[in-house]
Amino acid sequence: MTSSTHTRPGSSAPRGDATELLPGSAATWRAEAPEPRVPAALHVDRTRPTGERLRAWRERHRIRGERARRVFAESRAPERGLPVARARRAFAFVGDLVSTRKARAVAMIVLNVGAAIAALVVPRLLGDLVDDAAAGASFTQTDQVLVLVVGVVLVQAVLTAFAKRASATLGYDLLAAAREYVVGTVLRLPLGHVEAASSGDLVTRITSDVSKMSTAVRWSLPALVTSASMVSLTVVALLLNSPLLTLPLIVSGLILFFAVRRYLRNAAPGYITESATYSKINSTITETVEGARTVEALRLHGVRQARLDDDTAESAQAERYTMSLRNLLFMWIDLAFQLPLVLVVLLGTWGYDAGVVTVGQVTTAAIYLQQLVGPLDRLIQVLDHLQVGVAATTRLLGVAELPEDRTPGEALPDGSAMVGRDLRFAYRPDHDVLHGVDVALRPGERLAIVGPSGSGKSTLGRLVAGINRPRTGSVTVGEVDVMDLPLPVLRTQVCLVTQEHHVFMGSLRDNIVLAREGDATDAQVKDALAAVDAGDWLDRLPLGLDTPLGRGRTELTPAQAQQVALARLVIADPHTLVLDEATSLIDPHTARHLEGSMTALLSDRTVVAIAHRLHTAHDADRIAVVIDGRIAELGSHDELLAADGEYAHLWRTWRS
Ligand SMILES: Nc1ncnc2c1ncn2[C@@H]1O[C@H](COP(=O)(O)OP(=O)(O)OP(=O)(O)O)[C@@H](O)[C@H]1O
Repeated sequence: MTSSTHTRPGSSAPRGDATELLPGSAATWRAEAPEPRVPAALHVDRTRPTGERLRAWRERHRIRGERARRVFAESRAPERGLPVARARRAFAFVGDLVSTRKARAVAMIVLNVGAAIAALVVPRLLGDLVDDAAAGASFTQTDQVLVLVVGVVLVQAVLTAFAKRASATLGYDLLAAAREYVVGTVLRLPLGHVEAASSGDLVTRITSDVSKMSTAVRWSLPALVTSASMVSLTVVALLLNSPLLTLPLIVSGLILFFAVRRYLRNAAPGYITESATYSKINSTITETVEGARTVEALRLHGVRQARLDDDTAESAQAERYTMSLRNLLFMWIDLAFQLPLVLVVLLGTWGYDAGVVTVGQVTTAAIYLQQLVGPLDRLIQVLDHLQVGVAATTRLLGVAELPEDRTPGEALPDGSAMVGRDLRFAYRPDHDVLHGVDVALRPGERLAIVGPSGSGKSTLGRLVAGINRPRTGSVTVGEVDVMDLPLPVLRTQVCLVTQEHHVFMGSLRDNIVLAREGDATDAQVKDALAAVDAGDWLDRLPLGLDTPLGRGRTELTPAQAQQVALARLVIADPHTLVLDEATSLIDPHTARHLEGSMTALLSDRTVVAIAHRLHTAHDADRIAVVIDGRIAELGSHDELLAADGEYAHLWRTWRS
C-alpha cells in the first residue's frame, strides 16, 4: 500500500489546461507545478540551519496565505468588476442541472453501486476459500467457489463498463447544458458592465474557468458517485466481515477527516485567488497587446514587463499556496493509507490467537483495505478537482449575478418623439459626467452635438440610444422609457453607430442582416450597401454577399467595415439614428461623399450626429453645444453664429 500506486492529478500543466485534470493523465499528484518565477525574497536559503529555515518557511507561508486571502477578498469586491458567486450557488446550479436528468442520474448510481457490490463479493469468497483450505478442504472441493468467483468477476466487468458509459454520457450532457448557460449569460451581459469589467477577467472566465468547470462536471461528478459508493460499500463489507478488523479504519478516518476538512476550508479561497491572478495576467497582456503602439511610442516596455513580472509573481505565490495545501494533504493521506493494513495484520494476529477471527477474515479484511485505497484516493482527488470546479463555477455564476440594467415591459412607443429629461450619468460613483441634461428631438430633424473633447457628447449619445441607463432622469421614445423596451423593439426605434465596428466571422450578408435577425432579402442588403456607397466594392467581390469576412478571410479596410456598419443600420431601419463620429475613419473626401449619399436615406429619420468635423454641424437643423456635461447652447448654425458664443468661437477656430 504505497503512495506510488496512486495516480494523482498534479499541477504539472497550468490549471487552465483541461487535459491536465483528465483521469489517467500521465501527471501524478507528486508532480508539482512548473517552477514559477519567484521573487528572490521567496527562495529558500539552504545554507541556513533547519530551524531557521522552518521559521522562514512558516513566515512565507503566512504571508502567502495573507496575500492570497487579500487577493481573494479583492476579487470578490464588486467594484473590481465582475462578481464571484457564493459556493452554495454553484452546488444549487449543478443540483438544478442534475434534477432535470433524474432518470439518467439514478441509472448511473444504480450501475455504479452494482459494480461496487460485485467487486466486494470476490474478497469475501476468497476469504471463505482460505478458511476452507485451512480447515483441510481439498482443491477439488473448492472448485464451485472458484467458478462463482470467475462469474462474479465477469458480472463486475460488465457492470463497470455500463457504469462508466452512463457516467460519461451524463457528464457530457451536464457539460453541454452548463456551457449553454454560460454562453447565454455572457451574451446578455449589460454593455455598461462589460466595459467596466477588465477584459482579461472576462476572457479568463469564459476560457480557463469554463474549462475547469467542464472537467469538474464531466469527470469529477461521475467519479464522485463511483468512488463514494465504492468507499462506503467497502466499509459496510468490512463491518460485515469482522467489526474488530474494521477498527483500524477509525484511525485513518480520523486522520483523513481532519486533514481533508482543513484542506477544504482553505482550498476554495486559494483556488479563487489563483484564478483571479490568471485574470490579472491576462488583463496585463491584453492591455499591452491592445496598446502596443502607445507602449512603443512612450518606450513603456520596461514598465509593462515589470507589471507582468509583478502579476506573475503574485500568481506564483497563489499557486504555491494551493500547492502547499495539497502537499500537506497528501502527507496525511499517505499516513492514513499505510496505517490500517499494518494495524489489521497486528490485530488479526492477536484475534486469531484469541480465536475471535479466522485467517479467512483477516485475508478478506486485508484485500478490502487494499481495494479501498484506489477509490479513497480517487475520492480525495475528486474533492480537489471539485474545489477547483466549484471555484471556477462561482466565478462563472458571478457573471450571471450582475444586475440587469433594463426591465423590458409590455408598453410600445406611441410615435417617434424622443425626449431626454434631467439626464445625469457617472462612470464612477460621485463623478457625474452629465449634469441634468434636457433634450427633446423633433421627429425627422438632424441634431448635431458638438463640444470639446471629454465634454460628454458620446455619453449623451449612448443614453439617447438606450445603451446605458442614466443615473437620474430618463430617455423616452413615444412616451415609453427606452430602458423598458425589449431589445428587438429598441433596435427598430433607435440605433447607435460608433467608430468601433466589429466585423463578425461570417459572410458579408450575415454581417449586415444580423440587425434584423435574418429576414432581410438579398436585394435589400444590396440596396443598403449601395445606399452607403459600398456598391462598387461589393461588385468587385468574387463571391458577392457570400464573401466570407473576418480574420484570415477577406479583410475589409476600416472604411469598408464602417460602411458595413452603416448598411446594418439601413437594414435595422430605426426612426432615430445616433451617429457617434461614424464617418471619422473615412478620409474627409469620402466622408463628405458618404454623408452626401446618406442624406436621402437619413431624410425620413431623426439623426443625432455627434460631430467630429464642424461641417456636419453646419449641415444640421440644430446644434447642441455640450460643455462640461451640460448643453451650453442650442440652435441653428446661423442662430448660434449670431449669438457669438461658444459655437461661434469653435466655428471661427475651425474655419481658420
Ligand atoms: N468608460 C468610461 N469609464 C470612465 N470614464 C469615462 C468612460 N467613458 C468616458 N469617460 C469619461 O467621461 C467623460 C465624458 O466622456 P465622453 O466620451 O462622453 O466625452 P466626448 O465629449 O464624447 O469626448 P470625445 O470627443 O473625446 O470623444 C470624459 O471625462 C471621459 O474621460
